[in-house]
Amino acid sequence: MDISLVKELLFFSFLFFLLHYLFSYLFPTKSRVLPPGPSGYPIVGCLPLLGANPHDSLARLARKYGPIMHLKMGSHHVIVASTTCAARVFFKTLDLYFSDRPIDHAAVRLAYGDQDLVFTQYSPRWKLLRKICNVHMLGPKALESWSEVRRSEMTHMLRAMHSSSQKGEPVKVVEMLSVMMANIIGQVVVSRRVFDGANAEAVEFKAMVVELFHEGGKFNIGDYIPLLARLDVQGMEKRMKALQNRFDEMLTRIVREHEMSAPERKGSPDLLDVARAHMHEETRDGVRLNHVNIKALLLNLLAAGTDTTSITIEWAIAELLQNPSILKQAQAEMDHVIGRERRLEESDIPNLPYLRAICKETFRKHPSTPLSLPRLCTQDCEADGYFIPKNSRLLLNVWAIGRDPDVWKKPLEFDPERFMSGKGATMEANGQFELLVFGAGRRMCAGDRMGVLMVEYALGTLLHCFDLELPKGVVLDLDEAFGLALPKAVPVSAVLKPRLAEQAYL
Ligand code: HEM
Repeated sequence: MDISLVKELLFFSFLFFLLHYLFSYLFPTKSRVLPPGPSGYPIVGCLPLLGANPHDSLARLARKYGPIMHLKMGSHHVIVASTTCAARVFFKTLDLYFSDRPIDHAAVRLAYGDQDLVFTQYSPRWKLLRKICNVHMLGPKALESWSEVRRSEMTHMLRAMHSSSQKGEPVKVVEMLSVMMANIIGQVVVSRRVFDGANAEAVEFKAMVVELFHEGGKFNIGDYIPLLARLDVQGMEKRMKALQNRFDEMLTRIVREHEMSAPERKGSPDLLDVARAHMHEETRDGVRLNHVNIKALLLNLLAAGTDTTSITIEWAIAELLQNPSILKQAQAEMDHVIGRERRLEESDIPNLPYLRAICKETFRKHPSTPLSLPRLCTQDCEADGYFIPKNSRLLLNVWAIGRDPDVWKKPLEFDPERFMSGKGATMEANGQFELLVFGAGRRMCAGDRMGVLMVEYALGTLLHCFDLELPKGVVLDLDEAFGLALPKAVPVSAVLKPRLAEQAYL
């Protein structure tokens, strides 16, 4: 080919690309326009706008900038979805592009990097881990198969509560609920109660999970401004490292003991036995699990299942202590359906619509993970006409969605009646875009059924079994303490008074 022709071709190609670039820079089409959002400050971007309660600050900003909002935080693009419609765009239409999670320092320290189920990329390993959990613990059939474990752990907790009530001692409700949840999960996953009563180890575990959620939910400047990561200006890296070591020690011990007792379970493997079998055989997709995956899975289940559920029940109790007429109505419903000679069984729950409405109202007003878990965008895409760059982080403001005045009348009021008739009566806490407390799409909570069931079962049992009162001189507040989970800033301590026949507590 003629050399001058080649030169001309190269020149015109270069000119074409240059003009195209300049044109799209100067006159962006709507599809290259980022969603609206605050401009923020140099280098740190919008990080200082988050304040102590990022879910609340982001909800306020969304009122100004809209349901799909863009914030530059350090070097990252962050997209926040704050309404039901915005959530549908990301978790229905675009879910596949948002099925990964960012691997921040918290994931590295507190979830063994991406070696676990919660933070691993959407991959064959994720599919395998999720399948194991579904088939052996969290799917509808599996859940049904270990109802007796839940019943016996409920008995353990009730006995301890009954004994405190006889002495007139106030009970730290959330602590006891967390121990019960950890023991239920322990029995299904490693065939043993992991804590024997509210002993020192159980109290330490509870404190560790609280810290995990607290640190895990904070915005770590080092994640957003990599140059500052080494300086660890918030001291988070140091605290997370220490916590990681404490968890690792505990998990290593549990896994070692589990391995040693394997011969006792021949013929009836538990969830960890099934997972460990995948250390020796590869799946068709070429996945083989290792020791770290096993510990990480155990940590995921113990951490994700305990605090989320107990925090929700604690919020329900706090709201009911503030609204005694609602508490009385729930107790009247249970007295009518169950009577006072026996306690609530899981099979009673479908006949207790008011109790279920209280649980849904609590999920709405007090979602235990206010910003859900972050997702990562795996390719450039368009959402509602806006450009979303690859590697953007997506936050779902579940807290704002539950308090959206366009969807909920008087959203700040705790009113279970909204779930007793009309559309509300058919709504479920999982799988509903108006609530979204368990997230949505492929990475939706793996334990949603168990979460709903345990909140209904444990809250119903507590309210039916006891009258609850605040200890003398204690004033209830409804302040929140932000983290990955949103507990009450001050845990509820309540004095319990038995209201059922003696045999109901045995
Ligand atoms: C009230 C109870 C619970 C709430 C509110 C809750 C909430 C959530 C949320 C918001 C997510 C992120 C979903 C998303 O990205 O779309 C999640 C993920 C997850 N949850 Fe739950 N959860 C609860 C109970 C449980 C329980 C009981 C378990 C298991 C024992 C569990 C295991 C998990 C796991 C494994 C994931 C990660 C799923 C994945 O990435 O594929 N959760 N949960």
